[in-house]
Amino acid sequence: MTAPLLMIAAGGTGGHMFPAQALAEAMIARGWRVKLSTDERGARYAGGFPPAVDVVVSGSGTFARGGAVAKLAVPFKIIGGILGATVRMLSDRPAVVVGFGGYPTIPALSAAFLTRRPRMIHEQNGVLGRVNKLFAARVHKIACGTWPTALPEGVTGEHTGNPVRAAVLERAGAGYIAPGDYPMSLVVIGGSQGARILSDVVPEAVARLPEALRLHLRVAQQARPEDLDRVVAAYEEAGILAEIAPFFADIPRRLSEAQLVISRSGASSVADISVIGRPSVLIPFAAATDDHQTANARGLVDAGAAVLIPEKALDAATLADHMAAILGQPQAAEQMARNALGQGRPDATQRLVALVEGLAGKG
Ligand SMILES: CC(=O)N[C@H]1[C@@H](OP(=O)(O)OP(=O)(O)OC[C@H]2O[C@@H](n3ccc(=O)[nH]c3=O)[C@H](O)[C@@H]2O)O[C@H](CO)[C@@H](O)[C@@H]1O
Repeated sequence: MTAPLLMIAAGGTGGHMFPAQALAEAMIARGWRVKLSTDERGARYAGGFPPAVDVVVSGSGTFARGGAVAKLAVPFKIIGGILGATVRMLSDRPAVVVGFGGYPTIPALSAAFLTRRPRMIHEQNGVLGRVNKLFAARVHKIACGTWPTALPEGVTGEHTGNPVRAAVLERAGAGYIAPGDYPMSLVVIGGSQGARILSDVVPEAVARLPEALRLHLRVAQQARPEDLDRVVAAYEEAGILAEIAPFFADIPRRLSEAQLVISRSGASSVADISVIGRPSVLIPFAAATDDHQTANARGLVDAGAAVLIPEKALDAATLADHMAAILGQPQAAEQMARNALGQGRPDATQRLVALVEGLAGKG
């Protein structure tokens, strides 16, 4: 008997591809066959998937770009993509189809709908992306990476969480982990690209902290390459021990030792902070589509694990007040960390596996 087939469809960004990869690895390990349907951009991430995964690349995924002629061709490309996916699905019927968001998931999810295959979507952010919104009422399950997620009326979702890296899981204790032995350590991260606003505001906010806190503080701050020098200079001038880098490869360790984290609320940052369990000040990226970073922060804020400062309200004095309140009250900070753990889903991948296996055989 041939092994059951899981068809994974995902658009070409890390946000969509990394959770897709985590599920692919787990299902291959469970003896399933896995096909990945993506576009040319997504194919660049395919090398990270297990070699056993069969990669189907259709289209460039750049529907929205190009001139008038290219735009006229879009409906035909989509229809062609759906027909191709339907033919493939009829010749090798997937037991389950899972979409992780992005335009390249349209053909596979449409074909799954037409051929009545069991199907689900995973949404990483607290607001459904465009394509996931289109399919929300036409799938059997909606797995949510962050919680709560805004869903259309009459549609329910399950909080599976976003799969986190193995290095994050290694740092996550069985429960609350005490911060490292340095008196106070602050970690500042701005997502995968860094965030200029944090370079503008955080050093000044740190310099404004009461001396009793400032003298014991050690900072690790991610800054964009073009901002590195001025951030280093600002901390030096304020006499604060600080490590500044465009990207810290060992952020899981640093998070696990931090008394406080200041961060954007990208889906993976929120997942990492929750799974490791740390108090945080979150500053959502205001220009994110449908303000999804504010939605991503909501769960931690409502749980009493994080303070949210909207970008337009962010200044050094406001940030310094929040930092002083958390750093100056270790017991309250510990409670925030424990509240964050309540939002964490270290078993996100297993939860996705359980949903897939629950759907299998229902087609
Ligand atoms: C600016 C923007 O549009 N960002 C989007 C992008 O997130 P983006 O990829 O920018 O940010 P995420 O928070 O999702 O991921 C960042 C990851 O990098 C890690 N990290 C960060 C700094 C560092 O020095 N070292 C390090 O390892 C973090 O711990 C985290 O795991 O896709 C996400 C998923 O759709 C969205 O939620 C975000 O809104």
